[in-house]
Amino acid sequence: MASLGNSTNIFWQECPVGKLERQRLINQKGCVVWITGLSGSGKSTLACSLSRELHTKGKLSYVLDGDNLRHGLNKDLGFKAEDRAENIRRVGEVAKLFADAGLICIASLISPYRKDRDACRAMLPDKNFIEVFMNMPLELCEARDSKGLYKLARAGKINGFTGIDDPYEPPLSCEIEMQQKDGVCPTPADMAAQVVSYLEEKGYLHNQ
Ligand SMILES: Nc1ncnc2c1ncn2[C@@H]1O[C@H](COP(=O)(O)OS(=O)(=O)O)[C@@H](OP(=O)(O)O)[C@H]1O
Ligand SMILES: Nc1ncnc2c1ncn2[C@@H]1O[C@H](COP(=O)(O)OP(=O)(O)O)[C@@H](O)[C@H]1O
Repeated sequence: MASLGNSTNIFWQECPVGKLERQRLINQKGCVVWITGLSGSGKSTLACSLSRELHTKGKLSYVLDGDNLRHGLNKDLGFKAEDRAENIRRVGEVAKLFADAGLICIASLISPYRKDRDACRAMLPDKNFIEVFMNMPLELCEARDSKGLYKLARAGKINGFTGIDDPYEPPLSCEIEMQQKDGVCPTPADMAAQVVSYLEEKGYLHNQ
């Protein structure tokens, strides 16, 4: 039974085809890989590389990218804390549906607030929420500045930019952490391989 919101007189409808049957059909287990980190930390790059790697292995995945969803589902939302919270909540709900469909759902959003990410984790049954922290220094993200947004934020032309004049709360405990080693960032392929190994080890890539 799903929890009720503001609506009344609504009823949960069970469908005879369930998650276990769908998972058996595609020989994998649904879950959410939630990638969090600063703008420019490599979230989208990892999401795409991971999705490609899974596809090559014959596993179905789908990427929910914060930037992309803000063009549609979340186009009414801005970047103040309440809007970010609603953004994360909606994407969490959509990710939960994809996981229930049996897919490996890769959500890639800054998701700066711990409580918003933890609320998404709490939505997922059976620990099927795998948090990946892109722990890259602000200096690296800012040096990349692939969209020129840090430059605008430093010039005061964007207010409330994460890492500059808006907070980012790193996870206290996450399943996977990506970091530079000796000042070198792992390649996207290496990072994707690390996530794939985790999924293998935890049994998400098979249905036994
Ligand atoms: N003020 C501010 N702060 C942070 N980011 C900003 C801002 N304004 C625009 N952008 C662009 O929006 C992208 C982040 O969207 P998200 O939905 O992932 O953000 S959040 O999770 O709701 O915080 C982010 O994309 P990424 O660079 O891929 O992270 C930016 O391109
Ligand atoms: N592992 C990496 N090694 C080198 N460059 C990277 C890596 N990951 C991402 N980049 C580059 O950094 C920039 C930002 O990456 P992106 O995936 O868009 O970050 P985010 O989605 O977190 O904003 C892009 O130009 C991308 O090519």
